[in-house]
Amino acid sequence: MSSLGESGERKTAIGLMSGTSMDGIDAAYIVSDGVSVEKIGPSISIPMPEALQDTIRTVMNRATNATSRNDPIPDLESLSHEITVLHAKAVQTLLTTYDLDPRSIDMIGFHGQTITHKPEKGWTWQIGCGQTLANLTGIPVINDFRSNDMKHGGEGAPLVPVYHAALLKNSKDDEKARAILNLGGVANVTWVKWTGNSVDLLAFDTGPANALSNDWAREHTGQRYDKDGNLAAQGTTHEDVLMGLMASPYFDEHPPKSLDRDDFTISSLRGLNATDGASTLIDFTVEAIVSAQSHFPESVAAWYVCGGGVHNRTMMRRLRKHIPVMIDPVDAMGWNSDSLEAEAFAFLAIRSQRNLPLSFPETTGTSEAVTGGVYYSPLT
Ligand SMILES: Nc1ncnc2c1ncn2[C@@H]1O[C@H](COP(=O)(O)OP(=O)(O)OP(=O)(O)O)[C@@H](O)[C@H]1O
Ligand SMILES: CC(=O)N[C@H]1[C@@H]2OC[C@@H](O2)[C@@H](O)[C@@H]1O[C@H](C)C(=O)O
Repeated sequence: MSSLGESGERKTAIGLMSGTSMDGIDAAYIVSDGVSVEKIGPSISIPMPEALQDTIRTVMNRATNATSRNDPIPDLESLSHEITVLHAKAVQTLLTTYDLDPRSIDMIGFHGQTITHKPEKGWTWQIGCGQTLANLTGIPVINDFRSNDMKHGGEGAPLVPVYHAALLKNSKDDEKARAILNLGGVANVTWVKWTGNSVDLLAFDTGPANALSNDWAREHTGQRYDKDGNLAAQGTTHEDVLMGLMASPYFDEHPPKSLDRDDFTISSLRGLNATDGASTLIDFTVEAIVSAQSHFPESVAAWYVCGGGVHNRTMMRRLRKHIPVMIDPVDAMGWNSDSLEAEAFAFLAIRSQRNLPLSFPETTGTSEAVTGGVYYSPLT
């Protein structure tokens, strides 16, 4: 790849992300032309009610076991509607909290909730209705960011790399290779190297980030996640179990590559006590990230980390122990680790409206650089 595109008219957009952790909906405001980022934030997050999380989990299992997108999935329509209404609430909360005029927002980038992701079948599924969200907010909506990618032979994920590249342009250490790591439910990394106005990228999902630890914590402590990694910090990693998890052929596969939330499970940890299981899972996340470096075209000068895993002290400590270069939360660069993915979907919406590419052979494996997203204008 070379440049991110020519500069253009700047737009204001709100990005909405409800990720694989299912813990809440993030909404972030940005001003950008889809090439460079003029203003980041404000942003908010609203929690996903427990009952809704349970329904998502049920529908996720049904969708994962479905044989095609045409299989009838009980509760899918009502869940999709409920998720859309909650996203409208997230937009409203952002607007009212920061006294923003909805008429000043050009568009919303709406990721939706992934219920299954099967790149090997050319199939990825995000639920939520773009038209309903446009009608509820009165703001144009762009959603369905991943379908066109898959139509062009891509993995459908990760899509945030182009935003990572835009953020790193004009930052300090401009011309060194750097990595941006997202520690959400699943972890994904973008390797970025700018040379003048030309950028080289490589991106892929490295393995689980918090999803398995969350499942483990839920089962063993009743908590939604292992706060600060305290449970894991008290445990001892079982190397045999860790080696078994790392034996998956996924880690040697050359990128581009992507994962579904449940491609790895906690089943091989059965029998471990709560603390040892938690410790082993954190080391699994870390080891997968360490091994991801073998795919980098060249080693990086620094890592910048975003996503909820930034708050897991044990995870960050062990990452720093195993990777010998600087590892900082993206906040050290003046960005926001909690809202960066939502910002990315605002940025992608602006690019979509300008017909600029969202996906590249080096990020998702599309046959060529392609745009994506579907536009909905409010009808009421
Ligand atoms: N204080 C904390 N200590 C430990 N873990 C935390 C803390 N705060 C957040 N997390 C973890 O971060 C997760 C949420 O991360 P994030 O919001 O980035 O995920 P996501 O956007 O749903 O995922 P994805 O990027 O895969 O779509 C929580 O489920 C939890 O596991
Ligand atoms: C299919 C899907 O929703 N994938 C997510 C998930 O969560 C993290 C990782 O797996 C990443 O590949 C992707 O999300 C980010 C936003 C992306 O597309 O860049």
